[in-house]
Amino acid sequence: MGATIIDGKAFAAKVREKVATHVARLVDEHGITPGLAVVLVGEDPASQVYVRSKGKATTEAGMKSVEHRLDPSTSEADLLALIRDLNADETIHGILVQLPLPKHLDEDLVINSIDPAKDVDGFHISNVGLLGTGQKSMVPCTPLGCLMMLREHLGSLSGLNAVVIGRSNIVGKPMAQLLLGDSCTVTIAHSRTKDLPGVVRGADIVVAAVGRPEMVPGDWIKPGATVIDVGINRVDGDAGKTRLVGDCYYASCEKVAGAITPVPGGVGPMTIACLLANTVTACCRSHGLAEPEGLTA
Ligand SMILES: NC(=O)C1=CN([C@@H]2O[C@H](COP(=O)(O)OP(=O)(O)OC[C@H]3O[C@@H](n4cnc5c(N)ncnc54)[C@H](OP(=O)(O)O)[C@@H]3O)[C@@H](O)[C@H]2O)C=CC1
Ligand SMILES: Nc1nc(=O)c2c([nH]1)NC[C@@H]1CN(c3ccc(C(=O)N[C@@H](CCC(=O)O)C(=O)O)cc3)C=[N+]21
Repeated sequence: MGATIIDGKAFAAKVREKVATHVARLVDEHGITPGLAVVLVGEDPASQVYVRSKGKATTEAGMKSVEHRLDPSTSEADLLALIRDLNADETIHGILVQLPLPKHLDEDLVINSIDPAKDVDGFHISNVGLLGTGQKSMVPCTPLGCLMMLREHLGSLSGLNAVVIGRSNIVGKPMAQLLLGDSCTVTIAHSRTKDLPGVVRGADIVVAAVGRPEMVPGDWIKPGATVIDVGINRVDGDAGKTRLVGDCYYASCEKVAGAITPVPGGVGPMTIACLLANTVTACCRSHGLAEPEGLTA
């Protein structure tokens, strides 16, 4: 018997519907339209596609979408000046600076110059600290989407063994914090982990965020475990085309796992839905209004 497929695309559509309903209420009852600004420096084609789909999802939810595409040679001072303007702009409630930035720009400095209340990625040191101490914060979109799918599928996560493979600031570490917040026993694995297969075999929940195509095979997975595959890797496919694969080897993991997210159609669409959710949440908080339910951690 194969695993239950956790349909991230369908779940994301539900989240986006909830967001749209809340946006309509903000517009009708308060005359407020939540606004999201996305800043893209450089012209990485994959990033451009991603920025476009975010813009489309934002407008479809009834929100204002603003895109700033800057030349790859943009100076740090110019980028910081733009962020200062967006911080001061009352029509903008969320700011996302697409990562990675070109090498000449200091990523930490740029991210930490965003008003933490508008930091819908949850990457600002204030939000990282708030999350780490269990206080209300903006929660990074990808881990938030993973948490929502896990809760939906498993109900309570309390007491489960969770292994997060990857320790990046944008996925691995915040994911581990969220799982800890839901009372999992959390292990964070990375490139120096000894006996990764053995570590993963003990997990009721596996979150793979590595960036190595199909690295996790089915024989690492404990029978019945829930597998969340964050990886988005473009590899060569048939007839000179490329295709997307995750960090898990889907064909073999699917045979052993209790449930698994596909790539594409799993974590990716939830990331975008959570970005919209965070923008509405930020908007409500900034106006002292009630937040939408079920859209935060
Ligand atoms: N679906 C979505 O919405 C999103 C998907 N992604 C995707 O998720 C993946 C991870 O992204 P991100 O966190 O930014 O990646 P990073 O490259 O920042 O981090 C990768 C992590 O994987 C670890 N790692 C590398 N090789 C191994 C190995 N052989 N065994 C165990 N651990 C290893 C690294 O360990 P070490 O620290 O020791 O180097 C590092 O901690 C990528 O495929 C990315 O495209 C990312 C963001 C959003
Ligand atoms: N500041 C910042 N915040 C981010 O959240 C951020 C970022 N920078 N830089 C890049 C990564 C990557 N990321 C993705 C989100 C959705 C899909 C997504 O929707 N993927 C579709 C497939 C899309 C396709 O076909 O190419 C899917 O998985 O089904 C992919 C990747 C967010 N990131």
